[in-house]
Amino acid sequence: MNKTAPPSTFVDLNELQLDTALALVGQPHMTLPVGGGAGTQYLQCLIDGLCDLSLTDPLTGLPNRRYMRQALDGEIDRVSRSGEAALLLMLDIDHFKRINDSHGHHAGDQVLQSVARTLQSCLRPMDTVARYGGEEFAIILPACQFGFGKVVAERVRRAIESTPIALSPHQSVHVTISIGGAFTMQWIRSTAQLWIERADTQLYIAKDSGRNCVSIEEQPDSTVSAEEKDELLGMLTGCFYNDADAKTLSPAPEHSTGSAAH
Ligand SMILES: Nc1nc2c(ncn2[C@@H]2O[C@H](COP(=O)(O)OP(=O)(O)OP(=O)(O)O)[C@@H](O)[C@H]2O)c(=O)[nH]1
Repeated sequence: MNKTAPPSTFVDLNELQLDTALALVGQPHMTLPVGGGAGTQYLQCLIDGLCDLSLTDPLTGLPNRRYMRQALDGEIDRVSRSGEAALLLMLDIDHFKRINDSHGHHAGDQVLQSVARTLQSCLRPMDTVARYGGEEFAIILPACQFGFGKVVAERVRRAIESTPIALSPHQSVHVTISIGGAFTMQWIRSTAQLWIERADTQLYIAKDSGRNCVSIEEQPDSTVSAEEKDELLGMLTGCFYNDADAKTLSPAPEHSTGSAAH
């Protein structure tokens, strides 16, 4: 389908391509293939299809970087409300350029597709695997305990290392990945950008350490103990109840939970 001749007939939405969808939407007086409610439904499906396309990496079928940014924002929101830890892993295939150089670009694509499948197969349904760009992937693991981060990342690393990738009936290759990880800052509103940068820093450390290994950031010192939470909540409650006209705040107690209240 070329861009200058927009399609005028019904397009199978399972076959929808970005160019086709844009051409359809771009028609000034677009006549829908079916009338009435069915027409509206078709238009809605078209819009949904476009949204899917804009959030999906065409090579691997994984969510793309744009989707991941949205998912990260959502996760930061959830963690800042619940205080539950979440882990972001950034993964990069080691020496991927050599695959392209020695086996060709098509083989490189096959490797990316295989890595995507392996990543999906070794994670929970609630986790998000995305292709972040080139040969870099990202995994968001909600509700992941601090002590468990390294275990999960190692499991992922081993899964990739041990999975042969068939390039043809007679030839297969193995690849390895380096992984960097960072947990969300609990009880602190952060940004997706900062979270990615922290995980990326760990990825560089893993690459520098010889590749095919994992580096997870030390647990950030932002956790709030049960006692601190009680004090914090008590302090806030005291403020509102002690201050009848709600114009001045009570002084903070000497054992202030400054770090927790950021
Ligand atoms: N086949 C294929 N190659 C890609 C794609 N996207 C990026 N690349 C290639 O990925 C390679 C990345 O190479 P580098 O950034 O040097 O990284 P590397 O060789 O993996 O080395 P390290 O990351 O340092 O271990 C480049 O050759 C890109 O052309 C793609 O969609 N398909």
